Amino acid sequence: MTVCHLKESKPRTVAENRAVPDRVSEMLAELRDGGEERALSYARELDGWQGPVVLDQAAVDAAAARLDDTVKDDITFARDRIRRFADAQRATITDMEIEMAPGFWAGQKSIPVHAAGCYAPGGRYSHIASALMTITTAKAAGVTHVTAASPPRGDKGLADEMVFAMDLAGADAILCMGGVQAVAAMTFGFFGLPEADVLAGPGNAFVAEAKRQLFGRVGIDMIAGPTDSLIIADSSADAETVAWDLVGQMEHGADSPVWLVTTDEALAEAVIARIPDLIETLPQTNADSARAAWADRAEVILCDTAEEMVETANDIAPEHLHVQADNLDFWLARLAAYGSLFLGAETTVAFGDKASGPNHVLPTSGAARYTGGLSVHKFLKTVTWQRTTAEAARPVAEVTARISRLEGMEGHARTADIRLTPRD
Ligand SMILES: NC(=O)c1ccc[n+]([C@@H]2O[C@H](COP(=O)([O-])OP(=O)(O)OC[C@H]3O[C@@H](n4cnc5c(N)ncnc54)[C@H](O)[C@@H]3O)[C@@H](O)[C@H]2O)c1
Ligand SMILES: [Zn+2]
Repeated sequence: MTVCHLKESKPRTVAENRAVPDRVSEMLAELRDGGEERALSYARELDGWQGPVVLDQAAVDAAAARLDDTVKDDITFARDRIRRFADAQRATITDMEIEMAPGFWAGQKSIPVHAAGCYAPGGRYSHIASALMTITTAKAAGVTHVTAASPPRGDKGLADEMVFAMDLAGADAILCMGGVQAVAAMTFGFFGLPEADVLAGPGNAFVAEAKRQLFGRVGIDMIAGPTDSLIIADSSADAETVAWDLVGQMEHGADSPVWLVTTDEALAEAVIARIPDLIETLPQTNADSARAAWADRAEVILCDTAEEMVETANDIAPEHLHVQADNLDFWLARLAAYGSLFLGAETTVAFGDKASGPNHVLPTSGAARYTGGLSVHKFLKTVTWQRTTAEAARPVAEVTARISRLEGMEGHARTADIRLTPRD
């Protein structure tokens, strides 16, 4: 390929940073031993929170009563779209059974987990959309008990809109707690909660590491790193729109990568020239994130052909992939590695982030090579069953006995033998 980098990102430091894993494993050990008392003391130390941790119905009702109708309508709009998509996804998953031979039946069914823990990050931004994405999807899958958790925002606890969103999405319990202590509370079942079977939702490095270390004891949706986005643009794209779409996603944080992959050098130069000005129009902390991401984590890649753009995007496997180019069906057919695909300039990644319907909890850091994002599947177990008549069992028993003996497993062979010799 003859791709050329018009702008390159800085290499990430390879020195392995053990600080977060070490800190998290120390915290989890203390939380295992110290239980909910230790969770409460971490909440005090790290988040300055001394108020109630499990919200009661009065607190949930009071939060809703304080909100404007427009806020409630908007959250309801987003929730309804996410639910419609998740319900349609659930409907594609059907149980099956097959007669392997006359009298021998086998089947497969999907069973929702009993309890899920849904984390919504809240340190920097208050991610109400993440609460909607995880809780709504768990409920659409049929999870019996969903605990939702998010860190307190200052001394007021959870934002009213966060509480409203969690409740509307169907949370059975709402925890005002963040970080490792919240992940532990949901996993170990502190505060009278059921122990989670699955943990879902994005979070900072501490949250992601806690989920990683607890995986095995509990199922997890994925290990999420910093959010990333790639735009494919041909000469039909509008430089101002492309520039804004990149800036919008760089607001996530200084470590959020973006890529522009294009066949149009003039477009690339126009976008590169425009981005610094757009960044400066954002509020200061948002601009700081975007400026740092643009300096260190952004790449502009020039390709000769559409096929090269496909290959480049498939290699990068971005979390969000936005195509602003002609012939959208060409791209839908060929692009093969992304968390979620946005086709055409009329849509944008922020639609998916907040309100359009498909889930926004997606694989980052190239994980889209091997997985998709959060879906009802993550809350369902695909299990199998079998049953047979004595007659239909005979050929299976004969083969089972012989294979077992080849393996040296005499006990297994006997369980097959006794089904071949009727006892009375
Ligand atoms: N991929 C996605 O879909 C998606 C969506 C939204 C947000 N995100 C990501 O979620 C993350 C949000 O991070 P955040 O920090 O704002 O909120 P957060 O809720 O993930 O983390 C806040 C918690 O971190 C803990 N913490 C902070 N410093 C600590 C320390 N030194 N030791 C132990 N614990 C500590 C505190 O207990 C606090 O409650 C970002 O990385 C963002 O990119 C991802
Ligand atoms: Zn985003």
